[in-house]
Amino acid sequence: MNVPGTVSEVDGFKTNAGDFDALSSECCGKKIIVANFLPLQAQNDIKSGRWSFSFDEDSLLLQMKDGIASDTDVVYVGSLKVDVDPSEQDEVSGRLLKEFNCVPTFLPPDLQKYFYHGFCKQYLWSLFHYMLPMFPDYGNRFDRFLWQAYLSANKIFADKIMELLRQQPELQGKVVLVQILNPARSNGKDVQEARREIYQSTQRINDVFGCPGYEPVVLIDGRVPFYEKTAYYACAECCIVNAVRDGMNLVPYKYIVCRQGTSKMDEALQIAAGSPRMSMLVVSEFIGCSPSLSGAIRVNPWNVDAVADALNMAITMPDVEKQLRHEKHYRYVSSHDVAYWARSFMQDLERACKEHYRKNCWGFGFGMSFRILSLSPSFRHLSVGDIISAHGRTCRRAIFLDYDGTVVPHSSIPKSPSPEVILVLNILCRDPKNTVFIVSGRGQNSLSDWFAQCENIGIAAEHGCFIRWSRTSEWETIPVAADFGWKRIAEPVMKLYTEATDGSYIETKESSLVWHHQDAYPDFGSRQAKELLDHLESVLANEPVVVKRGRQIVEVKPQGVTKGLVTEKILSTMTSNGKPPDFVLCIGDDRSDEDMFESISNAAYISSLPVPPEIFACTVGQKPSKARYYLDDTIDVLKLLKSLAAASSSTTSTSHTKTEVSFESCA
Ligand SMILES: O=P(O)(O)OC[C@H]1O[C@H](O[C@H]2O[C@H](CO)[C@@H](O)[C@H](O)[C@H]2O)[C@H](O)[C@@H](O)[C@@H]1O
Repeated sequence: MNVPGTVSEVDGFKTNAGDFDALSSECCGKKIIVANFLPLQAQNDIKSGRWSFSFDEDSLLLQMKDGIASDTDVVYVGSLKVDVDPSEQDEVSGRLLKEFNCVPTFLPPDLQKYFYHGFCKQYLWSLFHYMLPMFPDYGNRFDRFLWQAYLSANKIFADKIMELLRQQPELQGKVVLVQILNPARSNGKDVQEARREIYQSTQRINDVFGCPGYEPVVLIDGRVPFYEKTAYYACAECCIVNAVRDGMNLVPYKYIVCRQGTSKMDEALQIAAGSPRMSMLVVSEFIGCSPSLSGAIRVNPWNVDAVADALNMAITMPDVEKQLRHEKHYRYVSSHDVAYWARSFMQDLERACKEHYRKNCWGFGFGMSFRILSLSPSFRHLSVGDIISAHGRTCRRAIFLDYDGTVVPHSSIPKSPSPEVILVLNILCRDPKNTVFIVSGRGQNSLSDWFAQCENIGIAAEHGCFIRWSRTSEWETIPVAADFGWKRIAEPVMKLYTEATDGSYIETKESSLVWHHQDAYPDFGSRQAKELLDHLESVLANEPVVVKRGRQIVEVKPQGVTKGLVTEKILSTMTSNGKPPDFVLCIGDDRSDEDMFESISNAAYISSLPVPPEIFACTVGQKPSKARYYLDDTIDVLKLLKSLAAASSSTTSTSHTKTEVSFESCA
């Protein structure tokens, strides 16, 4: 049913001849008859090479017209029975539409063969005649290739019909597209090809839809003087800028200003002063000015149908709306002039660089790997002297040490701590004024095995999901969502990346999953890690987890578990046990350790203590960090810890046996 009507009346056969006439007069307009072949005969004159066409008076399709109201515009869509060279197809299309109301589909000869003689005759025909399509020529029962040919042919037909249903007959003769081809800045093969395509499209459109005195597309190829462009902008009811990529194209802004006009222009064009101004913009969503033109119709330039709809909408929009959109754009363009852009750019630049002026900068690397590192001037090496004198002034010390990259080098093959580290930590733990914690992303089992000889050391495993105050105390668990169903989502994704990245592997911990790429090819591994992070973030968006990057790892762990929370918990427990810390040392090398640095420097917590503690947040390696201090590497860390241990050992209360510390013995 292609006309509005009352279904019940038609169903109930209440319509009489009069009703039918009324209906059919409503239906009249355009009828499109689609058939495999057009009702035409074609001949090619061998001498001139020119085609001549005539109606095939015997064609049933042509005779169908007799049953259709005479004032109906009947258009035929179908193929010609002859092959027309592609170079002649545009011209032939124009002629057939004008002279015969026919739209040729021009299927390539092979496609015609496979679609018609192949799929239609071998398969469809058999099926419609209650037979199985079993033809020795085509071997298998079902040949996908023929099916694809059938689809391609149908697509060509459908596109032609859509062209008819859409390039709005009432606008024919009224709308003109002025296409200005600004000179290209280069002269490559692609420029030549684009120009050739534009010329061909222009000619095709003008052949089909033009008539004497009317060219729907006017092509201006070459530089157009400024005053002339101004004139074009001033009289254009709509401006389209639909580049597939662009920087900051100013044409839309210029167009709006030209449509607003000046008193001189009004005078020349005899426009009454104060009369309403209108403009319409169709812009590509991929061009720089697109976000600033809120009244423009934004299009994806690759979507030809959407561009056509947008142009139609722009042209046919009610004047009041065109006026409102113009006013809005004109207000924006007049207030956001070049001076405004320069001013706001300078403000942004100053804001972005505000901190840089206060920082020391170093350049690293060459070429594309050149980087500038800016560090605060107060960021300095943690000197043994400073820490020892603070040690001497304090008696409730909290010491937080990360594991990998802090007390054990990343390059170390045995991952367990050296005997020297164990000895130093034992001495530090023996001092009752010290509370020492290893805070690591590693699991409980590895850490408790490695520190089995350190009776009094505290361990926070898996970023603090599990905490133990000493070897004999129970593990405490931070309450996190008990449902680890997210692992079933994350693991297959990680497996995909593991398969694609040689050398990578997955580590499964109790509360988290880690993808390691330390042994993968470095650049590729890092790129894969970035992609995996995005991928995991999107698939886990609704799960109670966070996805974090660490040193050569991508880790998925429960929300709310951070090393920062560990330090917060331990410091507040010390405070509530009547031992508010007066010395806090925290050393770590990785991103997860930054949470600890932030948490121990938390102003609210510090001000809640009776006396502000001496705080030493220290990163390993000189790099941007929330820490105020740095140590160079794990050797430097051990050196500092040895000095602290020596200081602790010499001040251990008289009730304890004084220990003579000699580190050389276990070096
Ligand atoms: O908090 P940390 O003590 O620094 O531990 C963080 C991660 O340590 C482990 O990964 C690190 O060591 C791996 C093996 O040497 C190495 O491949 C990776 O690049 C390092 O980040 C551990 O496997 C992770 O679970 C921890 O989160």
